[in-house]
Amino acid sequence: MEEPYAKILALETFRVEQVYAAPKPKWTQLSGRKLQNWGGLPHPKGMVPEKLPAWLQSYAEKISSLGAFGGKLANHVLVNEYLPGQGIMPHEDGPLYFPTVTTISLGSHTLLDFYHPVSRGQHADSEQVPAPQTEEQRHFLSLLLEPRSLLVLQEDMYVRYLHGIQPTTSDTITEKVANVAACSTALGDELLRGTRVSLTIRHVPKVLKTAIFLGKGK
Ligand SMILES: O=C(O)CCC(=O)C(=O)O
Ligand SMILES: [Fe+2]
Repeated sequence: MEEPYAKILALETFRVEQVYAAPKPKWTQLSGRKLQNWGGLPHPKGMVPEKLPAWLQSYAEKISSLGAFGGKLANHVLVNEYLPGQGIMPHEDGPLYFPTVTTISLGSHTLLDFYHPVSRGQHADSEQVPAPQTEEQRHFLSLLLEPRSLLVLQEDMYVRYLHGIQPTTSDTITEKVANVAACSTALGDELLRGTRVSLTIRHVPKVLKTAIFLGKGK
């Protein structure tokens, strides 16, 4: 298998308490989990940008300075809170954020699972039309995201595969976990999930000028 383009870096000091302590949190609810949207609402026609709060701006700048966004500055952050047993369905991040997604994990670890898309690829060497694939059959790789890690996801891992998080309360480290050697865990370990807060930090290239919509005064 080709090596997926996923880099994981460590952040020494960032703790989940800093997210909860941030002023003016605007939590909303989606499929059970809580989330905060910062930077504006991404839209195919363009995002009306909103200034990031200073504590998020500093991380956006740090990650951007690693070159994660090809010299551009991250302008959008999604904060997700997952209680044990909560996850996110397999999905693609789509064109609005292409070509890079970066994620800081705080609090609990999680397993980020990668899936072949339903319709193509996974049975290229079979003469038969494959039977409908179960989610488990399409799941080919996971990454263990440890607290205070930064995941940088690009290329095939962004455009070809789906990613998701199982709604479970514990994770078993199997041979599908591709980065186990770089983690403080071993094959066969079972890790109990706690509450995880993730910050998905991205660059939305299509941005509109606020003045068009807001007009003057008031
Ligand atoms: O919480 C995570 O690590 C994944 C979040 C995610 O996939 C998304 O917001 O698109
Ligand atoms: Fe995603």
